[in-house]
Amino acid sequence: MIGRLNHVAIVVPDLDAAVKQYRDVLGADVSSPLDLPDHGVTTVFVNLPNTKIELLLPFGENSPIAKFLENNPSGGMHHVCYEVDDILVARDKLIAEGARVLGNGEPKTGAHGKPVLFLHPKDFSGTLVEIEQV
Ligand SMILES: CC[C@@H](C(=O)O)C(=O)SCCNC(=O)CCNC(=O)[C@H](O)C(C)(C)COP(=O)(O)OP(=O)(O)OC[C@H]1O[C@@H](n2cnc3c(N)ncnc32)[C@H](O)[C@@H]1OP(=O)(O)O
Ligand SMILES: [Co+2]
Repeated sequence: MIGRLNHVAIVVPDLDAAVKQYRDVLGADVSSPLDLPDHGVTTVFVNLPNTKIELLLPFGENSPIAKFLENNPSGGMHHVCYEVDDILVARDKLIAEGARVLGNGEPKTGAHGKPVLFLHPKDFSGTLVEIEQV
């Protein structure tokens, strides 16, 4: 059901510092920051030849990543995102298999303008999983 690894997300305490590391130290192609109020995050994408790194900073008062940053003040790996062909088919299969879909279960538009859903980390070996329809 899952296809390519779309991105690995890293929560960071200082987005400017993280951008400088990836762009100036690691020499990567880095996007401009984008505020996504619907998701409670600011994102920067690091474009690698075979996948992307999503750098995340909390945005607004009810960010879903605020507690993660409190628990991991230096930042850390937050989620992996796999591509799927049909997100509703994938969601229904995952629910039938007993996985918990986060939020209200309806896809939201993600950072790439495509539908995304999140799966509870306790159901996937302690790893928060995002699926994105491509
Ligand atoms: C930009 C849009 C989009 C894209 O297109 O790429 C994004 O990526 S947006 C990214 C941010 N959005 C989300 O993360 C949405 C889904 N996340 C959530 O709903 C919550 O973050 C959460 C996963 C339910 C966690 O909620 P939280 O309030 O932070 O913590 P809890 O106390 O409820 O956590 C329960 C349990 O799970 C552990 N946990 C929390 N986050 C993670 C994580 N990222 N990876 C692994 N484990 C995680 C947490 O430690 C708790 O464990 P216990 O203490 O053992 O109970
Ligand atoms: Co993501």
